[in-house]
Amino acid sequence: MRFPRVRLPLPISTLRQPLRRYSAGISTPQSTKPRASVVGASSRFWASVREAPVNPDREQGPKGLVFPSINEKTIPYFWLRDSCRCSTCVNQATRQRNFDTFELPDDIRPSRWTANESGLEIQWSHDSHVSFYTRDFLEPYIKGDRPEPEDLPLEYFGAEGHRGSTIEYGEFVKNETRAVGRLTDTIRRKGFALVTGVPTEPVETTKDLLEMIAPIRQTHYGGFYVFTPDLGVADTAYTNEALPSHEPSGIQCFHLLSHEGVGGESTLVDGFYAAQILREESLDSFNTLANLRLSCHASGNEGIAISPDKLYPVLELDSNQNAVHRIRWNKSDRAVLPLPGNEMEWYKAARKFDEILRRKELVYQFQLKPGTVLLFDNWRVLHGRTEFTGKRKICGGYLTAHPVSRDDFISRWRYTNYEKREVLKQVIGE
Ligand SMILES: C[N+](C)(C)CCCC[C@H](N)C(=O)O
Ligand SMILES: O=C(O)CCC(=O)C(=O)O
Ligand SMILES: [Fe+2]
Repeated sequence: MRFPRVRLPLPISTLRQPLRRYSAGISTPQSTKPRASVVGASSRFWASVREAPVNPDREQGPKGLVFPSINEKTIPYFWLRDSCRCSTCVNQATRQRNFDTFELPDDIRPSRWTANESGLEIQWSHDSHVSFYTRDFLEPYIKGDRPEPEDLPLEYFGAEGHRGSTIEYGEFVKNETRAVGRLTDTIRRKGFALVTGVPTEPVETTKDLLEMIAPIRQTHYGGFYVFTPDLGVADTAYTNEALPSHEPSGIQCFHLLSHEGVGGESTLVDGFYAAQILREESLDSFNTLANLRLSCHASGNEGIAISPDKLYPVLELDSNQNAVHRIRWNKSDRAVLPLPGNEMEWYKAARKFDEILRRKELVYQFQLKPGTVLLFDNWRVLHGRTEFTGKRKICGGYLTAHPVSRDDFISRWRYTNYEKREVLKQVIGE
């Protein structure tokens, strides 16, 4: 099993120590000229590290260290001091910063520094504090590689689904940590995972399985939900009608407990794959769906008026405006489209995307069976189901794997401050 490697600047020590707050910010008079040396630096990284030249226009000393090995990049002294991760500066039990950055003198400087193969040591002139930095810690920042989330290679799926996305329930009983590791990694890389051999009774077994991964999110559908086609909640999910590909939020889970009837096959579509196809076949459409921002809602139930915290495009891109980060697609729950001027382009682009989402080679359609729990990443995978007859019972939940949403709170605020008519006008735009 491969895990994304997350490197910490310094090993987390188990040593507990009392919180020492704001200890580093106390100023003492500064000496002017630091003693500096680069000793025995055979690697390119440390070679010729030097102080940034004095700016002749200002009567100030050097502001940092220059790393000739990485594009002559200057690392400000202030950043170095602020990023000290020693056991005085960082509480080892909580990993929280122990001092107030803004109590540090802004012209902070070393009284001496040394760079060699083991790292960079700086003694600060205002309080004699000594900081130490390894190459492993500094290099990704100097290169501008951090902070970036782990870069996982994604495996797209089509009509065949995935191989190796199934985990036997017994694995969770044998070694929970290992099984949860495999499950979450599978969801991240492949978009969904299946757990087989899960008892349908008591339903708490499914609940416990979900809670091994993350707390189940409380929503207006409940926490851990069990649903049947009885309109118990006013949403098409609680009927026997077909649900075309759509997504709401977070990591979602279904366990079909029973079905006396026919139909009700599940459909999964890899939205990231579909978006890539859209990008290749029509860059204009891709850009339109990545730019026009719109809203959606869940407001069928008395006193509930959920809509997102701001307007989002269907295709939300990552911060480099490159990869698709999240897809928001629900043809039923979409609010009235705004009229920004290019709305007809949006309809054209959305029609194209919808056509891709319905392509046979993209839709993984299968029958959920009692005993098999399906978990999927709603930010990437669109799910649906075909229509069915008879009584069908599913349990599951949303996991708080993504930032906790304020939706329910805002919904409550709406209904306790405005008339229903105004609330619906707000969330649906009608
Ligand atoms: C709570 N439960 C998952 C049963 C239904 C949630 C329905 C939310 C959304 N309209 C959708 O169709 O996905
Ligand atoms: O009934 C199903 O299989 C899926 C229902 C659904 O999409 C949902 O509850 O979010
Ligand atoms: Fe759904």
